Amino acid sequence: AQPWGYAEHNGPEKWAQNFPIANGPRQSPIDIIPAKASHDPGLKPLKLKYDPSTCLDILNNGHSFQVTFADDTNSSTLTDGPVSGTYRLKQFHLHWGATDQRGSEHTVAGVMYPAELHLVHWNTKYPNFGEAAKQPDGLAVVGIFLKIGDKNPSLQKMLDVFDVIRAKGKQTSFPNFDPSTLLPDFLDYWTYEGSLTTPPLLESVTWIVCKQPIPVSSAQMAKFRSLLFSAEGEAECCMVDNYRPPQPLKGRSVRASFK
Ligand SMILES: NS(=O)(=O)c1ccc(C(=O)NCc2c(F)c(F)c(F)c(F)c2F)cc1
Ligand SMILES: [Zn+2]
Repeated sequence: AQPWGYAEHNGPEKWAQNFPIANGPRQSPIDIIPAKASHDPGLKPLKLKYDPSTCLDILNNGHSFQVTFADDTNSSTLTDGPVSGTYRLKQFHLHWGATDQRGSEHTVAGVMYPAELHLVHWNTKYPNFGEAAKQPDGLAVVGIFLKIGDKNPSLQKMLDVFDVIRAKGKQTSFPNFDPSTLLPDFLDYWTYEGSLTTPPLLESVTWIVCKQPIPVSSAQMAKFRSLLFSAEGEAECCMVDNYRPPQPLKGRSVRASFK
């Protein structure tokens, strides 16, 4: 089967051919309509505890760049918020557009941001990420919108190694990066039950989408677009528009942690 991607021939409109769950009841992303989200006073503040020493490497996996963490201990975790138990940070990655007018996966009352960061965590009640990914409460992903503004020194640390991971399959060590430097000042969030936004589109994700975006400069966005979907030796194909559009809500409720 042809591998999935974001092009006309293998993009989001074609994924259902190999992954029928693409038309399932709890697919992601969605359009978040703030007026329709219900404030849940029972929701706790998000508790994110990240240890930079667990940061391992940065990889171009042909769909995005991904920063991967050692997840053999509870050094970098998500607790509280909408979840019970302890979820371990596995990786974070980004989705972005070909222009500053698009690129995020979730939208807010139809508004697209130029990019969206995903911090991926798995429930430690399961033995590992792969097993957790098959469970309805297995994963928790924190989504953070990027908005054009000041240059972001934390994002710059990744951009500074992009020339080494320009092609699909390239990776390099990326020690001591602190992902808490990527978090907005306030962790107000919307939450709903959803899925992975790329194949295999497993319906195992508790989504936690932060209301407050973080800044990125237009020049930095341009540099994200210099990565390639293609491997060395293949026809060069710029990594842009690596986002899935919003999917039907199908009766799900979206809760807000704030009034
Ligand atoms: N955009 S997002 O919703 O935040 C998202 C997060 C993680 C993954 C992922 O890990 N894929 C590979 C992958 C799987 F999809 C598995 F189901 C699995 F078991 C793996 F081990 C694995 F690496 C895909 C999408
Ligand atoms: Zn993602």
